[in-house]
Amino acid sequence: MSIGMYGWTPGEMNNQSGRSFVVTGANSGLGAVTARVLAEAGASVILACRNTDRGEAVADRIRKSQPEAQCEVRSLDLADLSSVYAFTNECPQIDVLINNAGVMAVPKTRTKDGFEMQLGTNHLGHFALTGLLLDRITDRVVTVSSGMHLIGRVDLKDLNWERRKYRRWPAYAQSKLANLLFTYELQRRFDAAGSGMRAVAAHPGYASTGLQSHTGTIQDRLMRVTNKLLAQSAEGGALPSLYAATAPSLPGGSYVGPAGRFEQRGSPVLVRSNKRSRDRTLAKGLWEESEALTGVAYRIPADTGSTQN
Ligand SMILES: NC(=O)c1ccc[n+]([C@@H]2O[C@H](COP(=O)([O-])OP(=O)(O)OC[C@H]3O[C@@H](n4cnc5c(N)ncnc54)[C@H](O)[C@@H]3O)[C@@H](O)[C@H]2O)c1
Repeated sequence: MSIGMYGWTPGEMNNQSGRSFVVTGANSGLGAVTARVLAEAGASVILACRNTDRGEAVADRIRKSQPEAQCEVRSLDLADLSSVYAFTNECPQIDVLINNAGVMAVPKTRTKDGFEMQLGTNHLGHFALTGLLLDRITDRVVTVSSGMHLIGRVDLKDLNWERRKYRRWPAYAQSKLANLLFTYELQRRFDAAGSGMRAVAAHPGYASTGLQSHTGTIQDRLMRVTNKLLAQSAEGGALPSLYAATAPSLPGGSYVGPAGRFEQRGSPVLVRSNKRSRDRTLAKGLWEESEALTGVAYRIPADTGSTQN
């Protein structure tokens, strides 16, 4: 594994025995690496996967490298709220939820509940999942955003691209900006409720994964070439998520990304997101719309202490 070349390594992570995690989208890419590294560090990990066969293949590989690993695959389709409900109904108490799953720049399609696919999967599915699990999370919620939030605009009057002409990259950017608005608003709500919980965000920089292979358009084929030339491995890309999920004294509301700004890789450090992501009015509006669209009303538990390890 090539992780050692990136500075901070999971070897510096505290032993995660006794800690439990849910990782969404753990059947490939960054999520599969995140689940594996956490399980190797002794954590108990639920791989929340739309494709459970692929999830089982990842879990088998983890068990092969670490026979004592505690990992379990459960079905979760973020593009279907009934699946989110079914998952949360069966989910035990956990320390950390990692909202990692995502789709990027897909053609215009809708989730089972009629949401635009990228907003529906990347933001609304995770919004519902987090809200329904909140009273069973003891430490923190990590949400994976992207440098693409920089070009994102959240249109509260047309979140689901019903009035605007659909454009797949702006739709991805909107969903990734929503991930950050959600994280910062969740932290404000934790603070207001006197909760010790933390909401943090991470972005991987640029990593070669299955994310860039959706439609077979020229753009996607070009990305396959740039992946080979410029992207880091999924191991490198998972470092910010791993750090965000395990660093004991990481403050709530943090955004973690790779140190190298230009080369989009390197040791995980605190990074700044743009001004729009910190717009409190926009965040509140998105929160209210998200509650209305998903039907999930948040109740922030006041007294959950953060279980630092
Ligand atoms: N790879 C990069 O360069 C990069 C850059 C910035 C941000 N990200 C973010 O990293 C995260 C992980 O992406 P990745 O690069 O590992 O790509 P990936 O395609 O390998 O992984 C995405 C995962 O999400 C899962 N997923 C998609 N739709 C789902 C649904 N409806 N329900 C449940 N799971 C679903 C997929 O099955 C897959 O396991 C995403 O949130 C992505 O936006 C990646």
